[in-house]
Amino acid sequence: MNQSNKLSKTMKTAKLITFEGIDGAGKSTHIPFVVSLLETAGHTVVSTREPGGTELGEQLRALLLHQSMHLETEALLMFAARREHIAQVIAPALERGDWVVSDRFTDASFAYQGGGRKLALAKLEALEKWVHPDLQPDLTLLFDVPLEVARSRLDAARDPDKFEQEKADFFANTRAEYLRRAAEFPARFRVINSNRPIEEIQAELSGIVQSL
Ligand SMILES: Nc1ncnc2c1ncn2[C@@H]1O[C@H](COP(=O)(O)OP(=O)(O)O)[C@@H](O)[C@H]1O
Ligand SMILES: Cc1cn([C@H]2C[C@H](O)[C@@H](COP(=O)(O)OP(=O)(O)O)O2)c(=O)[nH]c1=O
Repeated sequence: MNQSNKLSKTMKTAKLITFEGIDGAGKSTHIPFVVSLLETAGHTVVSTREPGGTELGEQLRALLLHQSMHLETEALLMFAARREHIAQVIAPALERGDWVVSDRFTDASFAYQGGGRKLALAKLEALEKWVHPDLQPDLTLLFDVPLEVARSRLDAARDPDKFEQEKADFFANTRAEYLRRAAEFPARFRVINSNRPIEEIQAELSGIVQSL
């Protein structure tokens, strides 16, 4: 949690860490590793994901990943799932003093719906202000790879969902918006070069987690 005078003392010690990147960048591969580092350091960790993380959110995820819909419907459902996720999972965990690791959060809406699909960023900013005016990640790990590397990893790994079937220019715009946000919010973003052996990435992640 960042600076909100409404936050309790416990909440200030707990942290929200988000993982971001285009599909196939490798972020999900590293979540269990970071969670175990945090647990070894003595934290209780809630590991969750978006869209999803709640019963309702997982139902919305199934729609979002497989059903075509109007761009604004997609953005609204992402934030509806997020509202539920914050109410049921993220805020209570931080309130207890637990750390939260989320596989994607609002930066993904800016990158995919804003960058990829070209929804006006002002609309996403309005939704962000509505849904979580006082909450921002403490740390956002952005896993960055060239598009062709991400694509070849995906092709080898799984059947594509709705987003993963998008063309190269969609992911070029998604990646560009992620990198633009990383430059806009340098205090919380760390850009990880994910086009390296997993062990090298883990060594960098260990250093980052230690510095928390
Ligand atoms: N650094 C890496 N080098 C090679 N392959 C990787 C690397 N990181 C992840 N992968 C592989 O790429 C695929 C996609 O990784 P995943 O973590 O699911 O990506 P994301 O969650 O970013 O979509 C998986 O098969 C994974 O094993
Ligand atoms: C959270 C979020 C995700 N997404 C997209 C990005 C991904 O393509 C997709 C699902 O997330 P992802 O974490 O990539 O799931 P998986 O690795 O299991 O495929 O949802 C958005 O478009 N906007 C959002 O706000």
